[in-house]
Amino acid sequence: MALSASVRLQAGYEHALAMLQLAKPRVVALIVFCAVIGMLLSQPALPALRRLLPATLGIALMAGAAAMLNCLLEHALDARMQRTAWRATARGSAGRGETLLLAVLLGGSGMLLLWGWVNALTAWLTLATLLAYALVYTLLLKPYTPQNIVIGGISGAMPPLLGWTAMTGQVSPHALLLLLIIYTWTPPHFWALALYRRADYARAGLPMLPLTHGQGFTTLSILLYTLLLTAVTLLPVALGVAGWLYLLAALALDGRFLFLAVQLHRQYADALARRTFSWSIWYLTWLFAAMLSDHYCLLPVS
Ligand code: HEM
Ligand SMILES: CC(C)=CCC/C(C)=C/CC/C(C)=C/COP(=O)(O)OP(=O)(O)O
Repeated sequence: MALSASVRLQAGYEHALAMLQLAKPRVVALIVFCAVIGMLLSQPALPALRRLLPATLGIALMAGAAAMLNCLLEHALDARMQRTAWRATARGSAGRGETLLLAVLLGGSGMLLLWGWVNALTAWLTLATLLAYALVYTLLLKPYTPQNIVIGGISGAMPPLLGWTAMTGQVSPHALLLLLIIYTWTPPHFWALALYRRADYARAGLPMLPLTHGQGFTTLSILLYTLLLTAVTLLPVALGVAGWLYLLAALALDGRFLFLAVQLHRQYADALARRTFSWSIWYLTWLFAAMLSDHYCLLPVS
């Protein structure tokens, strides 16, 4: 009797963990990190916790709900790809009703938090971001065009702007600059993965750039977007909103990204594409961390 109770408890715990994985916690962690940096950059001093906490939790809950809806809507495609076949929605261990209910609960509580404790503008913009990713990107872009992430990337790029509006109640050019950085970062981030996972995407019948336009065109596109990203990441210095600390970090991070992109284009190997994808994640983390450090000890580049 006691044994069966503990087995049931263990199974319940494993199921809860599998449901949590549907919220793509690692991706959401970086999304929330960028949103929090947007919040901190919008103020000269540390914002009050009573504003920072509901904003952070609200954005995290809605991003998790968006990811969960994506897993629900793509369960059949995910089942065909090695990388995603383990997801509870793909395996069938998560019921559709259960997943939808959880996504609505998470998204609904996030919306309530933002609406009640932050501001209406942030609540609406976060809802629009959720719908843009979960519906427009997942259903209308991803299955039909290799430019899916170039258009859909806008939703992934929104978090720092959401953080900014959460603290200020308005959109500012500085916040749009942060959005532009993630927006130009997204194609190299995703296409590097799409290259070494192209067999997966072929099995799922998704029109990703390496399949529709080939490896050479994709690596060239990665290189061009990385060059564009380098230019965009130098804009905060040119516009006087970031100083020496950020400039040095951006040059070092961009340098490594460009080095990998050039190597990838000249001598393609799956291992190099994997390294480029992995670097893209470290790149964004360090770039935003550098922006924040620079904000608190601004040494202007005059
Ligand atoms: C539409 C835009 C985006 C697309 C299509 C995309 C695509 C992907 C894919 C397919 C993976 C899965 C890799 C795997 O399973 O091994 C991934 C991983 C990841 N992405 Fe993105 N991504 C996008 C935007 C973003 C944004 C905006 C962020 C954060 C600001 C982000 C952060 C991450 C992180 C941290 C991982 C690693 C997750 C892990 O290790 O489990 N991505 N991305
Ligand atoms: C604040 C807020 C509401 C944000 C929502 C935006 C959001 C969750 C963006 C995530 C980007 C992402 C994981 C794309 C991969 O999707 P994919 O479907 O191509 O990846 P997959 O094949 O792993 O499912």
